[in-house]
Amino acid sequence: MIRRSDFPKDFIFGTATAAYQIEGAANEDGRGPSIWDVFSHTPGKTLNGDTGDVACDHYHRYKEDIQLMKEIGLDAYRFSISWPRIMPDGKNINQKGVDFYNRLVDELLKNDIKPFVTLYHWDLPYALYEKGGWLNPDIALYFRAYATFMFNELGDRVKHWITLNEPWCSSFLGYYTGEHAPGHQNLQEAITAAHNLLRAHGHAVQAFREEVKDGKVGLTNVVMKIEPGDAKPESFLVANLVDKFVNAWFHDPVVFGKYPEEAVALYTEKGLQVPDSDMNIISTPIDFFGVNYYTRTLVVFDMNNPLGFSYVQGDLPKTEMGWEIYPQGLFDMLVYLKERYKLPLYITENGMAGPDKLENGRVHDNYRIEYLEKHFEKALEAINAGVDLKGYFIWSLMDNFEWAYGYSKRFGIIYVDYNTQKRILKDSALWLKEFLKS
Ligand SMILES: OC[C@@H]1[C@@H](O)[C@H](O)[C@@H](O)c2nc(CNc3ccccc3)cn21
Repeated sequence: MIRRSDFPKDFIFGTATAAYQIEGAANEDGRGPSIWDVFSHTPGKTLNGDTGDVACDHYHRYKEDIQLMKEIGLDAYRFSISWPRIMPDGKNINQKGVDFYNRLVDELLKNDIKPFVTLYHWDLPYALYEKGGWLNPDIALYFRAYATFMFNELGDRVKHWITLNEPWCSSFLGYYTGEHAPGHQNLQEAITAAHNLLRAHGHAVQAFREEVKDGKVGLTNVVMKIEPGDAKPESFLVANLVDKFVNAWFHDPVVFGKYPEEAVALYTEKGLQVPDSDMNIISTPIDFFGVNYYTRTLVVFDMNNPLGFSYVQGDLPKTEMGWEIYPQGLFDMLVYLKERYKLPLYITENGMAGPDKLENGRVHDNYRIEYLEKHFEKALEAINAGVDLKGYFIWSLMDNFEWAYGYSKRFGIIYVDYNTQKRILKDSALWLKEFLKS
């Protein structure tokens, strides 16, 4: 049975959330609309028309939530700042929004919980979207101004920062598949948005070096283990290629200053423009990569698909998201990232959506305990294989707004009864509390 003491002494365990998914108070204290406010209020975009208007009401209940983190014994807490709460019009400061994050950070520190702050977790101020959003090259400078302001405001107390959460999602789910805000479906736009997201990241890192001398800054990407879905040799080739489109596309420029050539070649073959501006800014050195690992993705060679591949379902047990439970993929990707980029790593998200049922005031989510144990074991295996893994944040602290799935998917170790906003520690939280003492 894995124990906390098996991990390095300074290894940190935490949980992660994001502003739009938990805060609520969408129109309170001067907050402006984000692209997710508009998207979720657009009929048909989210399950049951769910929105983040109220969510977990964390904006008002943050002290209670921090007491629960303390009760569980967490070392750290990863949360994101709502850009439209800070700059409702994308430029001018909303002091009441700033005050909230000062209160939140002070309350965490008072309870010996280390804040890890994500500057952007998908909630772009709508006012900036109206100026072109991630398609407008100027967005990188708007982001730099926002980042600089937050570094100045919180940098004396917050020493661990993540510029962007999963630029792959913001660009390819937001601009190609259209599943996420702003719901565009244009591959060229997705490539352009991805580049401007990386430029914004680079500008923020440059600002960080000027503003927070004793801090650490990194980028969090979704990291998927891409494997062939059948035994055909072409499917092995396709798996390697998809890995370049999804994983390397957002890691290589940040470390090597260039996109993976195979993927660039395929895009240009299709007549798409791949930008190459500001690679020197994009590759401003960072201190760590954040790894959001959940599952593997199986692909097969498919001539009928414009990009030559299609996704296939695996036969391993799956979570409520339909994602296979595949802890080995975590080990594989941690080792892969270490060997390719030679940077320290944090698991900034790992967790599962489960069929969580409230029974006599309890949630017996043994499946989530097993999921976490197996992934903890693989993380420890990676450390023992030489990976400089420094921490592990469980997604998520509490059930919350799961984007297009609304409130139908529960990832929390704490159950939220949305009718009463009551929080109930699931068995996984009770297990974690004991694990953290072991
Ligand atoms: O879906 C669970 C979480 C989500 O709530 C977080 O806001 C986001 O950071 C997040 N990223 C992933 C992994 N991304 C992913 C995207 C498409 C398909 C499979 C995984 C999962 N999650």
